[in-house]
Amino acid sequence: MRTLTIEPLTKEAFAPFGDVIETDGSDHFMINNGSTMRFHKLATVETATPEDNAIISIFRADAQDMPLTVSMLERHPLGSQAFIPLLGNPFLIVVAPLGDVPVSGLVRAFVTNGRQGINYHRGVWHHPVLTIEKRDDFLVVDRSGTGNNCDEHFFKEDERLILAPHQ
Ligand SMILES: NC(=O)N[C@@H](O)C(=O)O
Ligand code: NI
Repeated sequence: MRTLTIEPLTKEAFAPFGDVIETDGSDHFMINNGSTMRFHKLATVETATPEDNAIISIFRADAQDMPLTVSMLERHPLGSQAFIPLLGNPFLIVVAPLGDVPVSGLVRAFVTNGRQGINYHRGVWHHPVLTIEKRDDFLVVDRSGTGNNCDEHFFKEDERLILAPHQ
């Protein structure tokens, strides 16, 4: 099984999978009579139909045992999904490009710097949220509506991957 190289998250590296939600290196303009910087439209919320809603939730996630065997990825065919850390902790991301199924050889892993969130574009394969802390909180912005919005793909045994952040 291939051990994933964990890359530092950057806008450029993550561009095939979605947006990085961060102030570092992001354009902004002043509002509120010069008292506030607006880092405007860092990402957009994708939905599928006019009846859909973009909703805001909080995920309180517990850490997976590491090293983790990545045996599955999921995607949301009807909308985007954003994770913004509420406690300032780095977290892990595992993604694969758009396609009918995720290609094991194209799976990539990233680690955030604690000041970054991400917005998976509609249909991008990703692992469910992966904390580094024992427990962590995320603000999540994603799509609510009718129909199935979560496809799961389970890798064959020889396609599985290892995520080993502490090695
Ligand atoms: N199931 C759910 O809402 N969470 C996943 O989509 C995830 O990416 O963590
Ligand atoms: Ni998801």
